[in-house]
Amino acid sequence: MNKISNNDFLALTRANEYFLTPFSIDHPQCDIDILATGVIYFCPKNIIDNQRKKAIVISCAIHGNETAPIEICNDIISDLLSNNINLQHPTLFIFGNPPAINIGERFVEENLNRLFSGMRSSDNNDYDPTLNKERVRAAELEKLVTEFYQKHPDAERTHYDLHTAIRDSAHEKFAVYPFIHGKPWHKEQFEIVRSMGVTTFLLMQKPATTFSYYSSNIHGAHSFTIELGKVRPFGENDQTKFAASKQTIINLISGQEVDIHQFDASNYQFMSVHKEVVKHNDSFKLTFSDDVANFTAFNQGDVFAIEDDVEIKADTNGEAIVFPNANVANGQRAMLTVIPVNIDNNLV
Ligand SMILES: O=C(O)CCC(=O)N[C@@H](CCC(=O)O)C(=O)O
Ligand SMILES: [Zn+2]
Repeated sequence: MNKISNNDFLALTRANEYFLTPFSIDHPQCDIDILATGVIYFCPKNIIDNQRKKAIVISCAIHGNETAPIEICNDIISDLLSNNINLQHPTLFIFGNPPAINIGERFVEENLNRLFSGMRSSDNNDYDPTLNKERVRAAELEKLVTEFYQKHPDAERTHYDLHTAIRDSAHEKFAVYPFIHGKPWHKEQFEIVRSMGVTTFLLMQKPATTFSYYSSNIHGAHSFTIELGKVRPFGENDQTKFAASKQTIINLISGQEVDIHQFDASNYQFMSVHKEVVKHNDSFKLTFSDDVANFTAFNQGDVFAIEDDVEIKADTNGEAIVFPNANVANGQRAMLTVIPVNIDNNLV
């Protein structure tokens, strides 16, 4: 019989940063399989027949230095292993980038959250999936997520990819709703994410190479990138700020539903992505300092960034910045700008 020492899956993951031989754990209520390093699958032995079936993916540490979500997931995994949570839905927990956790950095060689589907699609012939370990890991995670959803073909698919942001934010918590190709946005999902303490949503307008777009687009999952606060080292996260998010995840996996009738658009800030600013070369620079927070609004004509002496300006009053970062690799997104949007006519 295999066990995880102290029910500490994070410690096991960190001690085996690139590889762990799969194994199973005996448990009175659940089937538990460690599928790869950082990836653990729980399935209730008895799924109640009349219960709505969901297959839930909870991922974190796609960026290694975003520690608060890692602590949340490790606590929940520990409670599941010690049979303190009454699991009702098959759930896959993922620590995305263990080597990056170990060095306390966003990534080792390449940003893992730019390596999903699009980067590997047939129209990207230059993509070498073996170039570095992050590319190999992206492919491994895609395979494990695919197998997980296939194991539960009649379940509703969901994926909550938990992050923390580099900058302060005018909205401390916020979520990215990946591009859903004109399909309606889901009130119930908004309510689930709101119960995590998130009321601000960025509605993406085009495909991306992120994990959440991958599970949304390839697997039809209700999928979100969720920013729960600011990046801090292990031990420096104020747990009270994450209590609602953690409790929501516990409620989700233990079958407690949100009340969709509570949905009221006035509880939310919906933002549409207006610009995706891509850095093309090393001349790219932002015009504002590192302490300017996400969602700071600019006025029409204000300059956000300069590249090759070309100014990138706000088109409209109130255009706000999200994820500005001049240190990204050339060819990658260096900033989004967002504007408020009304989505009443495309909701279910
Ligand atoms: O604070 C930042 O600049 C980045 C925080 C972060 O990692 N955000 C995700 C968002 C992914 C998405 O667009 O769905 C990322 O940049 O990968
Ligand atoms: Zn992140």
